[in-house]
Amino acid sequence: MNKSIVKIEHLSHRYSTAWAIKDINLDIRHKGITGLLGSNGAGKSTTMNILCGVLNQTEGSVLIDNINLREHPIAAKKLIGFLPQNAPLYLDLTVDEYLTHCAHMRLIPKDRIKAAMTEAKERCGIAHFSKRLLKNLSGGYKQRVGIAQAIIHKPKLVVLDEPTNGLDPNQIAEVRLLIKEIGEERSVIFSSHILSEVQATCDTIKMIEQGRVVFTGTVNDFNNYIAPNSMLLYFSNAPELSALKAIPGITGALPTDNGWLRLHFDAAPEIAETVVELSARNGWKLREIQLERSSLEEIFAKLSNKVKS
Ligand SMILES: Nc1ncnc2c1ncn2[C@@H]1O[C@H](COP(=O)(O)OP(=O)(O)OP(=O)(O)O)[C@@H](O)[C@H]1O
Repeated sequence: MNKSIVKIEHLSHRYSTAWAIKDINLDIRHKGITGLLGSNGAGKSTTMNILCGVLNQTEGSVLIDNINLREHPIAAKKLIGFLPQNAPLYLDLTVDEYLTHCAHMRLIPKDRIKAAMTEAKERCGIAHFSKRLLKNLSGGYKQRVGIAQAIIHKPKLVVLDEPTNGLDPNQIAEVRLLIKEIGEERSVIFSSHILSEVQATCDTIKMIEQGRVVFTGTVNDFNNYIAPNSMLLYFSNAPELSALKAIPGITGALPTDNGWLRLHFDAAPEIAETVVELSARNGWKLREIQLERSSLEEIFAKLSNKVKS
């Protein structure tokens, strides 16, 4: 039995002659939050639109909970809630009118609609705006209504295309929290080109660049994608640089402006343990040690360049 809520195999799409995505393979679990990361134009929206049955792929297949989306679109789409990049809101409707319309579209039985709306509104913190026209809501609240329509039928999978785009920092924090709550009981996929966003919200990262998957793994795997090759040390009784350079695996030692020493190494990061041991043995009085990790931007740039090289 396939444990994935989404299984994408050899997915490719071209709008005209150029391929927007090429041979994408993804597996997404039943619970948790997956971040689809990628620069502008990388292919995130194309992938999401195909995944939600809005766009027919040129090649490849999409299974939603083992149901082939192309062969059984209605059954598969019942399992999905989708907030596209531009929320599909009717601005002249009130929140209640709009969500009632969405509930009908989602074929929720008439006697269940009120309860479904109440639950979705409470979840998204918009119950107090039930009678407000959508055009009179702030950007953050419009986005919450967009998320409410995506969860009103309690789908197993919620797909959100750049849900925090255009929001102010407070609204971003609120929407992130909401996404986290939704991800506790179902699978959420959301796209973003903002690294810190994906980092703060997701368990798993899938990164697409130029239509290809260049990374898949946990947030931790992403942060450690480039192994560190330098460390900063502060000694009270610093040794001669030559003593440090003589340690096997150390390729360089340089003082920094603020009294620290930077060691470069080509060995495993565990080389730090050797330095600590030598310091204790030789009375160098090591007070602090820090491995220097690559910034997220450096990792992003390295992964972006992977498809270009
Ligand atoms: N309707 C379309 N017709 C032709 N080309 C398109 C169309 N939609 C997207 N593309 C192209 O397909 C590629 C992938 O676009 P897509 O919108 O999927 O990327 P994205 O990662 O979502 O980008 P963004 O973050 O800017 O929304 C881009 O080169 C884009 O120009």
